[in-house]
Order: sequence, then C-alpha cells, then structure tokens
Amino acid sequence: MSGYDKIIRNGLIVSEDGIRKSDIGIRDRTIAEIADGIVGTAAEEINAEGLHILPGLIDTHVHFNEPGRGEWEGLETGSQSLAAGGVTTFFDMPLNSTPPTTTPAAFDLKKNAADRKSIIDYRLWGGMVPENLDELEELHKRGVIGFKAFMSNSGIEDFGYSEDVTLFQGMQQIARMGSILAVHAESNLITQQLSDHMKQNGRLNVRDYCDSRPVLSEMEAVSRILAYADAAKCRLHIVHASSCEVVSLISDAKKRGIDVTVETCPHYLSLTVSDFEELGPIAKCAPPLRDQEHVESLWNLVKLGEVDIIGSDHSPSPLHFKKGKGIFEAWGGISGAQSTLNVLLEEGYWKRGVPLEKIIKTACVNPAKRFGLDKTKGSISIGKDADLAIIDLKQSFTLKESDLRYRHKYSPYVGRTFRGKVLLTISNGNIVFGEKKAANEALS
Ligand SMILES: NC(=O)NC(NC(N)=O)C(=O)[O-]
Ligand SMILES: [Zn+2]
Ligand SMILES: [Zn+2]
Repeated sequence: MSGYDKIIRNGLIVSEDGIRKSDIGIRDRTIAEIADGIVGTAAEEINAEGLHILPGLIDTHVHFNEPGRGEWEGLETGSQSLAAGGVTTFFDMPLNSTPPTTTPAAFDLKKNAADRKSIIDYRLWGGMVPENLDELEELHKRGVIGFKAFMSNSGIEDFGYSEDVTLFQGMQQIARMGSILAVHAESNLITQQLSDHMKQNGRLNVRDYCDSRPVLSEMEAVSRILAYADAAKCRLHIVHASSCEVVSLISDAKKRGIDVTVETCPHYLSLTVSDFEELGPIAKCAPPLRDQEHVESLWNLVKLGEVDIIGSDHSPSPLHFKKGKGIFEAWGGISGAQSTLNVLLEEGYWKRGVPLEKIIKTACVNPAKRFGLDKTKGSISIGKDADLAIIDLKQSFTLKESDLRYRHKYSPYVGRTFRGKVLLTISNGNIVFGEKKAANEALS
C-alpha cells in the first residue's frame, strides 16, 4: 500500500529472535509495514543499507529533577540526551525533583512539565515514603508506572527511606492495585553504621566509601524485601543491582515463584573501583562501583539472561556538588543516560560477544513487558509505535564533553572510545536525534 510518512530502506532490523534485512514503512506515528522492497511512496525515505535498526531503548531509571531542581538536569536536556543515545521512552524517578512525586498534585506538576518539555515518550514513577501510604491509590489512578521506595537514606531530605512496616504495608496496597514496587535495596543499618565508622576513623577515601556500602548490605536488603514481596504477593523490581551475588539471589527467588525482576546499570558493567579512584566523585554512586571480577560476572549473567533490565540511573547534579567535596559528602549519582547503548555495544557486543538480540532484550523488550508497555513499545513490529534507533556498528568515536546533551557536561564516560554510533533516533515516527543526511552519508 502506498502513502507512507517515512520508508526506511534495507536496514538490518534487530529483534529478540534475530536480525533480518527489510524495509520499514511508517504511517501515523506507527510501524505500518515491514517487508522487503516496500512498494509505495513516502514523504521521506531513509537509506539504512549496512546499518542496524534497533527498537528505541526504554530507560526505566532516570532522575531528571524537574520541577524544582531543573538546574540539575531538566526534562528538555534530559530527554535530548536520551534521544542522542537511541532512547525513545524513559521512566522518571520520583525523587530529586521538588516536590518529589509522592502526591497526586506533584504528579500533575511533573506531568505538565514533561508534556511541554520532553522530546520523547515518558512515564512517571510514583514515590512511596513513610508519609504517603494513603496517596498510593490516587497516584496509581493517575497512571504511575509503579512505585519506588528506598531501604536506605536517599540523600535527599524530602524523600525518606522506608522502614520495614512501611515497606510491608505499602506492598500489600501495591499488590491489591496490581502495580509494582521498585526498590533501592541497601540496608540502612549497615550503610549508616559503616559510614559512621569510616568517618570516625578518618577513613575518607574512595575505597572507604565503597567499603561502607558492601555487597552484603545489598544482599541483606534484597533478602528482606524478597520475603515481604512473597508474603504480600507484590510484584517487585530491584533497581541498580551492583553485583552478581545480588542478581543470583533474585534468580533463586524467581525459581521459588516470586514475581521479581532485576535491573543493573551500564556503570556496573563498565567501571570499577579503580576507575572511581581515578575519576573521583563523578563516578560516585550507590551502591558503589565494584571490582573487575564483579563486572565480568555481571556480564555473564547478562549473557545468561538473568539480568532482566539495564537502565541508566542517570542522576546528575551541578558539578559543584561533586568537585571539591570529600567523597562521603559529594553527590551520589552518575551522569550516563546518553551512553547506555554505547556502553552495551562496546563492552557487551564488541568486547564480550553479547549478541545484539540479548542487548535489546534487556534495554527494550523486557522493560516494555515488565511495565505493561509491550502493546506499543519494546520491539519493531507492525502496529507498534515507530520508535527506532538507527546505528552504525562500525563507526567508532571518542566521547567528548561537547557531545553531551546534559545540562552539565560531565560524565565518567568522557574520553572513552566506543564502537557503534547512533545516527538517527526516531520517536513516534519523528526524527528526534540526528539528520537523515547522516544516515545516508554513513554509507559512503
Ligand atoms: N538520590 C538519588 O538520585 N540517588 C540515586 N543515586 C545513586 N544511585 O547513586 C539512586 O538511584 O539511588
Ligand atoms: Zn537508588
Ligand atoms: Zn536512581
């Protein structure tokens, strides 16, 4: 049938089942046809010969800080950065914006801002804190993608951590609503006591910070929240697991029938404590970076399909919250949202032979399925939203500060060389990053 808005010709379309060369016809924001040699006309044709086409990535974990702390990132720069990295949908975390998304009014405020400023699709996480259990239902009705709670200090005063009773009661409610709880799972007791101990003993360097948040502290919190999830029959998602031990704990729970998924982040798959020592506070995050052995075993679990989702946990701040501060005082959070796909391609596909099919499972297919967006997103299929990332696997580049679309142009990945370049990102049929010319030029 003729009359498309766009036809993308001869790209290598990546799905979880394999890669095949085909044309894609886009009409009314939607993928209307996938076939060899589509006959028909289009307002615009894109030649993707030799290029790979991935479903637009879904980043389940970003902190864009708006409203209230837009100077830390903001929905405009944040969404532009994602588009530059091949991401077409993001889920914004409820904290680090002011007010945090813990009330229906705060949800409305953020939604208004995001509708005006985001250049790609988005959903909002609702926050679960000790004070708002009676707001969860209303937040759910407003359409939050799920709820997020902290088991340890969040680093932000207006987003308290949840102790056990709040967690369990909240989970019972979330289970009744059929929603899902995402948890930052580190033990508050362990992290608090160990960091007090370090500070009292003048142990203030990068390794001391990492030792104050050991893997054991994640394991303890994860074990506890898994027990509550089981008892409350609440769907659970563990965010930013830093190590293979944590992922394995979750794999075991899945075998026992607990409805749980696990996310890790590109930084746990590409950076180590030694990098942190070199880079300083811009590589500070919680849970902290681990060592090379952990990086390798996490990759193995990605290969085995035990890591469900890879999200960026982009949590930026102005540089002065990082630089010139002691490591314990510096803002914890890594700026990385633009580089997720680059890290997965360089560290996964190129260095460790992780197939593209596996990569898109963790970054596109599984996020869509787990959070109920798979009718419209997560794969390149007829009838779904035309959300696509066109990449040239063979082009490499060294990331420069000036490439970054973030409000604050720093990232632990600056200076790294990545094989695999995003040339065009298409969201709902519209180009949101790159130029058509660039895709064609890549061929010559
Ligand atoms: N307040 C934060 O944004 N914290 C975030 N910071 C990290 N992960 O270092 C997080 O997701 O916990
Ligand atoms: Zn967290
Ligand atoms: Zn986070």
